[in-house]
Amino acid sequence: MNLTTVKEATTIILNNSVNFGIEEVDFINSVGRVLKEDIVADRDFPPFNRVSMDGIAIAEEAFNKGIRSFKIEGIQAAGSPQLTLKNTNNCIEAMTGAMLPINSDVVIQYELLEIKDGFATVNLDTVKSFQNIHKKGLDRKQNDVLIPKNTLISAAEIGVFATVGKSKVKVAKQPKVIIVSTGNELVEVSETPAEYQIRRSNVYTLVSLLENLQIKADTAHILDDKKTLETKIASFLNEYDVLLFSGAVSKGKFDFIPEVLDNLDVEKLFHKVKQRPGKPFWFGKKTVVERSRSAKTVFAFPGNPVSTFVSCLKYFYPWYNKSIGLNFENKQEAVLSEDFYFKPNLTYFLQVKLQQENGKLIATPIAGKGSGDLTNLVDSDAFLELPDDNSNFTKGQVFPLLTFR
Ligand SMILES: Nc1nc2c(c(=O)[nH]1)N[C@H]1C(S)=C(S)[C@@H](COP(=O)(O)OP(=O)(O)OC[C@H]3O[C@@H](n4cnc5c(N)ncnc54)[C@H](O)[C@@H]3O)O[C@H]1N2
Ligand code: MOO
Ligand SMILES: [Mg+2]
Repeated sequence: MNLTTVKEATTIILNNSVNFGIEEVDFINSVGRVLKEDIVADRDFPPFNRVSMDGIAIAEEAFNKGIRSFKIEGIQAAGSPQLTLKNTNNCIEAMTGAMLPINSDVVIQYELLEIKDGFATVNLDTVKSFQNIHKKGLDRKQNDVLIPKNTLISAAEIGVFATVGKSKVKVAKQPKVIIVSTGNELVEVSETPAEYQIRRSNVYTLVSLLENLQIKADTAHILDDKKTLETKIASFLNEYDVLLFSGAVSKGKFDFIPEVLDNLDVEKLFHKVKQRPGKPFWFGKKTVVERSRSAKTVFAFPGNPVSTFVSCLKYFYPWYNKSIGLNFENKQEAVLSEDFYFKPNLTYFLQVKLQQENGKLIATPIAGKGSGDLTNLVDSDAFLELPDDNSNFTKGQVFPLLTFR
């Protein structure tokens, strides 16, 4: 059987990204979201010639004439309207953050002054025009684009929103996501499993992986019953933009997900990828007739916990980034720390521990007991993506990396 390669799967997934539109949020709640408008300077930055050292403001001309003792005319504080130096042989005490007084063009800091009897005296040979003055418009000019749209918002952007008075910002709308586990063997976290049962863990792993993307997903669990699956998934397809499944996509007698999705007219875009773990991964979409609504996207990850985990990182993350307009390409790489052998003709996502050495990321394999071994993930930091066209991977070779810490 012809499996879809990892590269083909990635291309198909990226070609099926979905635009979820735009919403407005309070700027303070926008970290981690993607900006959907240009943020423009409402005034020059700085907006006035800003004194940048506490001291005195003088006219350079007076200094050049040989004056070294300046009569103090007043104090220019930050937060006060601009004063005028009336006699240009005098000075005004001026504070950091204040407007530079009219007729002055040099600021000398207090450390270089002696103040006595209303006079400030300096013992300097030279001064420079506009020294200790942060000139109006030096950083940015009014109407300059300070932050272009499609920027991922961090604390740096929050400060700029605040400074230009953007209390609300337009951001990419989040899709409505539901994460669904299936399986009669699964019980809730709070329950004590019988001998033949386990607790449902994949759902919570996925919830956390999506929280990294600021997505608050709903969750559900469905037993291995075709009718129930059909009814519930039909309603989820109505209500949600994205459905993430874990389990029931392989060859088992109770692996109903592909069949049920097919019955519900979800178009299969591929099933089974040339990779380990995660080979039985199923991906599809349902086109929606109403024009106002976008397509429904279904990621049905294989049930083994490491398969679900790595497939979400490898496929859901870039699909989501593309959907919200983030031109994010994962360029992370690491150096393999020891020889590694993997025979099957599949892309192998090797669990690794990372270390920095001489500015490089070194990846050491952390052998687990296969894709059912979720405990091994806690000893790892990332997956190293070993290509399917080779079996012998040698120490020192560099490979793409999917990190999760
Ligand atoms: N005859 C074949 N058998 C299997 C194949 C195959 O190609 N031929 N592929 C294997 C691979 S690879 C994987 S991965 C799994 C995928 O299985 P499913 O997607 O069908 O998932 P399930 O059968 O429902 O469960 C597999 C395994 O994972 C556990 N599981 C499922 N959901 C959860 C959850 N939410 N939390 C924790 N653990 C979960 C489940 O109990 C099973 O142990 O199939 C292989 N078989
Ligand atoms: O794809 Mo499965 O995830 O190898 O165990
Ligand atoms: Mg199965």
